[in-house]
Amino acid sequence: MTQDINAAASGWDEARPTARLILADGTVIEGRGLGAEGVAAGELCFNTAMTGYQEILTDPSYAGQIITFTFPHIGNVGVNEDDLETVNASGASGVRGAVFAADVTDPSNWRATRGLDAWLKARGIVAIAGVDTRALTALIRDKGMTNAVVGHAPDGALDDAALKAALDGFPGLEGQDLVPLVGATQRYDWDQGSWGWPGHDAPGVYGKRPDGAAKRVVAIDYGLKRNILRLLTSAGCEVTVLPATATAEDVLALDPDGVFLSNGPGDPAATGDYAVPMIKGVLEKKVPTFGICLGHQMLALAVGAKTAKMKQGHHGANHPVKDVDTGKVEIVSMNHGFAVDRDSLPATARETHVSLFDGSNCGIELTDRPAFSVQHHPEASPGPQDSHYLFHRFVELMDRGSGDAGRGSK
Ligand SMILES: NC(=O)CC[C@H](N)C(=O)O
Repeated sequence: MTQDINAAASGWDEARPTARLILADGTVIEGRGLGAEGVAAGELCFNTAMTGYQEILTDPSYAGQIITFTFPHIGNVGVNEDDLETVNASGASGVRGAVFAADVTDPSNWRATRGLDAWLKARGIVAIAGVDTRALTALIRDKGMTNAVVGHAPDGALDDAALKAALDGFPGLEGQDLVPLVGATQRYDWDQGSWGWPGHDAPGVYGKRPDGAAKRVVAIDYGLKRNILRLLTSAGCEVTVLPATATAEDVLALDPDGVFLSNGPGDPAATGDYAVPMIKGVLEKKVPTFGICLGHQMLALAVGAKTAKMKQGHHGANHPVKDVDTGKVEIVSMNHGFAVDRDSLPATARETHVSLFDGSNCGIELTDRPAFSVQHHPEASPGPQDSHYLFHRFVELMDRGSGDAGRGSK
């Protein structure tokens, strides 16, 4: 049955839909197609951020997903070369599709180099506009993230059999290791710092690593975002990125002051084959370690904890998270569909951060090793900068060197 989840003011021709979104429960939503033509199946999630659609669409953690934007006007500021989060040159983030409320109009912004429609097309992202994304989000809220398929045919010739076959063929994210789709395949070095504003009408400039002794950091790429690398650099780190398949020996051969475990897509429990032994090897040597999102989940798995699929997950840029040590609440960027089960944490790991939306675990620290990690995205991009302090906490941990187990052990 076709549901009336269509935005009235979107301007598409209801008699001639050029895109169709079908959910696993059979719900059919029609609209105007944009971006890539064809069919794409994935897990449908919603993101509540009001800005930063380009960073969201290039965040490799979204591989295998179709993103519903709850903010109604997406595309107004176009896209540019600075707001890419994907590190790999192709810009392929693995995002399958996008769902918008209002039609995407021509960009109006001094930074824009291209319109969103053409950019989505170039990246193979199939999109649909004219959807009541509030109603769709309420549906996902009630039923949980669901598998879905989106099809776009400019002539309106949408092939329901092909859509259904793609939907049936999509295995879902649970049990999926998607890191090989988006992670680096080769070692590389990174030395670009944070982007800054020189003035409202001049191009932005990237910072440099501050003068002084640099910390040598090996970053493991499960689907890294550029702003993580930039903030590590700006915090004084000399960063070498290694592929996710790097072994503990590969990492330790570079004699790092610290190891960073990145964000990334898919099910953490399915990513363990190569990741967990590497992390265990690094922890054994007491090398200071910091993890973000998938990196947080992998650190937890490496010490014997468990992760579980969430119902709607957390995808937005205004989530309140409490640092349980300081009592401070930080407003953070979130993007995850799995979470660490706090009850499964070993005695040597303590919870440091908690989501104030649903009480789920958002951070841990090991008490016998110099290692900590957070579920949220302190690099934001998009999002608030409240959690940038964590990059400095990592540097402080490296300053103390191996063997110091962090704040919780003192
Ligand atoms: N942003 C991330 O690193 C996401 C981690 C993991 N893929 C999840 O969905 O929970």
